[in-house]
Amino acid sequence: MVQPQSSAPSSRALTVGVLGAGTVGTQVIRLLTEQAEEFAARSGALLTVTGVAVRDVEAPRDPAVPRELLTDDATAVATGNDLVIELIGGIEPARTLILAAFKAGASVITGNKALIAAHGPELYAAAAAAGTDFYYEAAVAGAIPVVYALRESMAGDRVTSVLGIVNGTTNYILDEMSTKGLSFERALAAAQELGYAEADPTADVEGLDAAAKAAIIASLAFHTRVGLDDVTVEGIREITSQDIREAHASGCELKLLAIAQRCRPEAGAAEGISVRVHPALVPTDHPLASVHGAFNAVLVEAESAGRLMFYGQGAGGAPTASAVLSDVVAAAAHRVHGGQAPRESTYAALPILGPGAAVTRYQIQLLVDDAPGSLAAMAGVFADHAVSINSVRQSAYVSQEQAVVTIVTHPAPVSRLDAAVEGLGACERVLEVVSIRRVEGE
Ligand SMILES: NC(=O)C1=CN([C@@H]2O[C@H](COP(=O)(O)OP(=O)(O)OC[C@H]3O[C@@H](n4cnc5c(N)ncnc54)[C@H](O)[C@@H]3O)[C@@H](O)[C@H]2O)C=CC1
Ligand SMILES: N[C@@H](CC=O)C(=O)O
Ligand code: NA
Repeated sequence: MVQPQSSAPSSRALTVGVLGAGTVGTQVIRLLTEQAEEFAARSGALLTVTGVAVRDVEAPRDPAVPRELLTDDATAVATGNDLVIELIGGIEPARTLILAAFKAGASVITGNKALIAAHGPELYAAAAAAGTDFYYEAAVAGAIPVVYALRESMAGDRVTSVLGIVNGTTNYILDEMSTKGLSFERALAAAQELGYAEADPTADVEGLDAAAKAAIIASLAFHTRVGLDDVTVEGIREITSQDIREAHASGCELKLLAIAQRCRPEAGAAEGISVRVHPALVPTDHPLASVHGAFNAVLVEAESAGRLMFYGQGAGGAPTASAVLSDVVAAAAHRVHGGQAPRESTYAALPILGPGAAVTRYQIQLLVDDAPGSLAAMAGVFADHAVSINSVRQSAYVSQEQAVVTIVTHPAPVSRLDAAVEGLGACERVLEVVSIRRVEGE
């Protein structure tokens, strides 16, 4: 007969130190306190926060953070606990504190994508040397369990591409511009107010936050070390309301995308990986086009599983705390019952290809002579560079002799697309290359 599971309270106790009590840290401390019994039941140990490292113990803060736990001695918190949760952000002193925590035998949980993209291998090595866990679910796409999915759920498959919206702040800005006609500046200020943006929002706006996440995603998906420097990055600083209106006119939304894909620069060439972050047109009927506000979505393509889609809140205190606490429970359970988090997996060591190898589609707007033969001349340029055309639209008449033509290509390597654009620039019938946008999402 099957016996019911014992519901006896755990006899184990583990101490928890929290570094940083900002947007996320505050929510983590609140939930750890409010739901202490549930966390004990789930992990097998009573989790007690013994210290919260802050910069200024006197600063006013949310009452969820008990004042008696505050200290400005971050090293003591990092080295004096079983579990250490790093929510300071940035490279230093976060890196030094995490390394000290591992050396002191702690398991470490962080949401610090900037640090992982810059020093992931060092942190993994420190965890392995200490025989403890290194967890970072909050570092990619906030509450969405995409790190778990790539690190553990997809371990039985071969991922071919990951395409996603992984920065809440920029998605919020673009969405506010698209749906409410807000200016870039007003939308950014609102994102900061709502706790979505990084301490320095330049990281969001310039695409660096998404690039750090893309590096983490690619490392996990392709079992290859990928750092921030391996990611081709373009942010949304230059996007204007006019760009958004033009996207709508093309039946698309403009989104900041993170893309990691296996590809071959040319048929027969060795396989490598391309990792990039840039704004792109996404057709309105594509699932990513309807990701609003600070929500994130990640599409994973794998050889056996096919397409998987993950969607949820990518930023904000409570959603991110949810991801942090899932790691806390896992790390605590390992300390009670044994077992460990996955170690770094880089066996594939695939080459990282340059930006020219990325496969994408271009939407090219051209100011052309509105005369017989112009279309044929342009089509010839595409053919010369082995780029196939998907659609051609005469989108505006500038005068009786001039028109704007919008051409969307089929997927091709960026090197060939760029060569075609150069060829168009030199074509007699083309008066001006007005704009080039990438189009993603079939
Ligand atoms: N806010 C969000 O939506 C998300 C944030 N994250 C990550 O979580 C981490 C924390 O983010 P937030 O809570 O939003 O940042 P935050 O800026 O609100 O909080 C960080 C806190 O750390 C404190 N701090 C800085 N240096 C310190 C030091 N040396 N000692 C002690 N405290 C120090 C700051 O005073 C601040 O209160 C970052 O790595 C961020 O990238 C990850 C996912 C989502
Ligand atoms: N600033 C980040 C926070 C979560 O990672 C974002 O906007 O996505
Ligand atoms: Na996540």
